[in-house]
Amino acid sequence: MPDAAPSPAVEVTGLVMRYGEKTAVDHLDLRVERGTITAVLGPNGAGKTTTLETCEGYRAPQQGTVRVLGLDPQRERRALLPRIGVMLQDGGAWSGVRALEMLRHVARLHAHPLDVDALADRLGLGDCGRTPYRRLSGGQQQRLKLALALVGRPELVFVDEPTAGMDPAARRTTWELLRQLRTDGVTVVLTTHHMDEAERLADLIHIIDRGRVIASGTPLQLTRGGTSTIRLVVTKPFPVGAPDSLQASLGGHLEVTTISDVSLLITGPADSTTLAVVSAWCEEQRVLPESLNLGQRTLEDVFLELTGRGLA
Ligand SMILES: Nc1ncnc2c1ncn2[C@@H]1O[C@H](COP(=O)(O)OP(=O)(O)OP(=O)(O)O)[C@@H](O)[C@H]1O
Repeated sequence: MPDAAPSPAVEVTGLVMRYGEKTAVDHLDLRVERGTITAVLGPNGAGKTTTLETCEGYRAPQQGTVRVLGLDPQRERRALLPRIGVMLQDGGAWSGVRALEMLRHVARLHAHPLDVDALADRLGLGDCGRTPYRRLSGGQQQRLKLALALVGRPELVFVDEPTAGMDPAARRTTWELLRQLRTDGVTVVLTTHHMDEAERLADLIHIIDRGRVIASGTPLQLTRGGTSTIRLVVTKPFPVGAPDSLQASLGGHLEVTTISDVSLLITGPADSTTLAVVSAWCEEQRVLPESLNLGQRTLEDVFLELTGRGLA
């Protein structure tokens, strides 16, 4: 008989988490397949950190179930911990310890750690190995936190905004490292506010807003394979009824979304004729375009359409 399919790396079902009156996570379902890079995106306060902290075993689910590598992160924490790596956003408790000492210490806690020097070199930490954590630059601290999450050879790693504060070269190295992990069969769960990072790295993206997953798919599925968009930004607020009037001028095959009182997004099969229609409409409405751009629909556009808010 064939082996039963392995459980997903992460399976969250009907998770509810509240802080007092505030519902941070609202019946959230989320599944991460093994061996993938999965990005969890959402505006500030969407519930990403709360969800991931529950998967990491730092918080008990108030309602619903969470399974990580088939285990309950609360009841089976001891079995799970050596198999996962967690890159947290803050690492203040370590402030006086030198970078390499810290890495060696964490390596010793694991049965089969990676080679510390090779990992430090790979992440460009060789030169600052003797520097105390608090004296490292923001980007160096990020690299060290990533190294700490990886040194125990986890099967699954949670990385929270891994490239925040990194310079472009360090970002690229980090992306390569995360791709290499996937090649080695490691599952990566990533949160990021950088859309290009999610688009380049992730096999699957889950967009969370107000404690729920509101869209899931590959980057291509979410951007509908490069549908066009036009972004219109004007110098003063649109007159009342402007989106409806523009929609009428454009016809039903294009969709007008209000981003702010000076900014609209037009999605669909847009081309240079569409630009001419928008431009003529601006003249008719006596609004002056500050910018009018035709481009491919990006994840950020998807985000704005879905949440009406930016990502940062
Ligand atoms: N310890 C806490 N006490 C009270 N409210 C909290 C606490 N932690 C989070 N919240 C609230 O729960 C909601 C979800 O927060 P969470 O940190 O999970 O969001 P997030 O998506 O990770 O946001 P960000 O992108 O800003 O990190 C927010 O409204 C936040 O203010």
